[in-house]
Amino acid sequence: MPAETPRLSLDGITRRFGAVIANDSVSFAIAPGEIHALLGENGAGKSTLVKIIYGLLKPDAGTMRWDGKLVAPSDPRAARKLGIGMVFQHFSLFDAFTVAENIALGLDDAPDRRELSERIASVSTGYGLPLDPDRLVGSLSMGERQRVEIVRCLLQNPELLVMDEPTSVLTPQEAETLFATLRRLAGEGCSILYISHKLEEIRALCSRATVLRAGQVVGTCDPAAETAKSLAEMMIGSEFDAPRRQLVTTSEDIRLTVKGLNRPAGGAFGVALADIGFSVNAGEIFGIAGVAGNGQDELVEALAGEWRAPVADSIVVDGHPVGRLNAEARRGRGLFTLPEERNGHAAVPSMTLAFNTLLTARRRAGLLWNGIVRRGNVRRFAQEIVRAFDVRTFGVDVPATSLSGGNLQKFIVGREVLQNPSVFVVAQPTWGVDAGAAAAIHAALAGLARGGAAIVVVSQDLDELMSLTDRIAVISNGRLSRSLETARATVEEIGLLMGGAGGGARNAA
Ligand SMILES: Nc1ncnc2c1ncn2[C@@H]1O[C@H](COP(=O)(O)OP(=O)(O)OP(=O)(O)O)[C@@H](O)[C@H]1O
Repeated sequence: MPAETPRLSLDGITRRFGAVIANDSVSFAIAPGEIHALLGENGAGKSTLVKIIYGLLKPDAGTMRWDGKLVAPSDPRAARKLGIGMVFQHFSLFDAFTVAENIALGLDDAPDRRELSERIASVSTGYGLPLDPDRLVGSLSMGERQRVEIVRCLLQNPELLVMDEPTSVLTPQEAETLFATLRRLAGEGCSILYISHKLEEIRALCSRATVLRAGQVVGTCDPAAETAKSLAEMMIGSEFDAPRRQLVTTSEDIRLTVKGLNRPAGGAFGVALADIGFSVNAGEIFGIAGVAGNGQDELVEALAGEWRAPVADSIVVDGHPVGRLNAEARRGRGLFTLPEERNGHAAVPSMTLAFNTLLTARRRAGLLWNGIVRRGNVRRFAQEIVRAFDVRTFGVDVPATSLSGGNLQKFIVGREVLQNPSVFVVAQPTWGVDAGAAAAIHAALAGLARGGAAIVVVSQDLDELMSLTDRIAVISNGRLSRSLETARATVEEIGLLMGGAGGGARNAA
């Protein structure tokens, strides 16, 4: 029987960035109706490859065939015309526009408003992704925003849908709904190229996987026939043991207390914080779960000192009220925070890695002398982070933007951890980070806790919180639930609180 013509096949795709070969003669094919995973460590070349497929980057060599015919999409519009849809990790939606207006902006030939609204309603309900075309995007949850992006793609009848880490913004229940939609699409013949670092998810969803390592294809497999461990080993090319956190006896010394923290909503789509309270002991890792957009950013800003609380003792570190202090003074007290957004907030993309250390470490790591930057110290500190956190980079004088997302994440987490904070609040510490690097970051956080620090991890990744924390609370609509002992909590229980089932959530102990 002749083999079916692949929907998409790549042959010898090569793409360089200076001395880096991001894709090195990559060949693989996706059949119609196949859900195909693209796996690889941070920096393995996944994003580069999908950008080539979607016409955002041009390959230096190699060819691409669509239904057997040679194609070379010159831009995303040309890719969409072929039938390629892409849902990015970071959405490109306007808060102040409605769902229908946002979708119209992204369509190459949008029908009139009424017809569009009807088509949105019918496609979204037909695929189990209900959306109200007239709702303002700013009022939608992250899961609903992702639906907007998916529906936008579906309206163009894609034959290949590329999804880059789609579940990182979803509750476990929302992820299940998404999988049902993707399976259904595949059943109708749409091919799906799926990028994720969540290996269990890939085992459940994908029928084939192509594994990239350092830009090259190192294997293809049936993920269901592998284990998460064997998939991770294919990616890194050596044995992988996910470390389990050693439970430490946390002491009774309270290092961080947050009490009665209220904050009005900033802007039409901001979330007000309502009477947030929790405390974290020395040696303890406290997790704050929740779907993005439920007040996490507002809480992290309030803890960081980017927004100052009206009442000084609503935030207390080692017995000192810090609520009125600015960010620098709080660092002086040992309270360190790392926001979720690395580009432009936790790091300046155009600055070198070395100079990115100055953002937060100028005092504690001795990088200034009488206001003058000590360049030697700056480079040495950056090199120490690169070594300790296995950051894959060509030195510390390259711009931060040249690192893959996961490697930049390792760098900024390392920058904070090496300053030895007493209280460390970190948002999404392993966002976009591969299994090996995630294990290294978790080990570093556990190490800090063992040394007596109090750690707060704000994350949407429940697996991460379940394996890393001692206690978990859920933030929903600006309120924090009571805290649960992680060892006794179930994913379902927390997932339901994340979806807002907590209703009038109570404050954590
Ligand atoms: N614009 C760029 N300039 C220089 N180097 C780049 C650029 N984009 C990517 N690279 C390099 O190409 C390699 C592949 O990066 P890519 O982003 O494709 O990896 P990835 O597998 O998607 O990683 P991650 O899982 O961390 O997102 C990395 O070494 C990265 O540093």
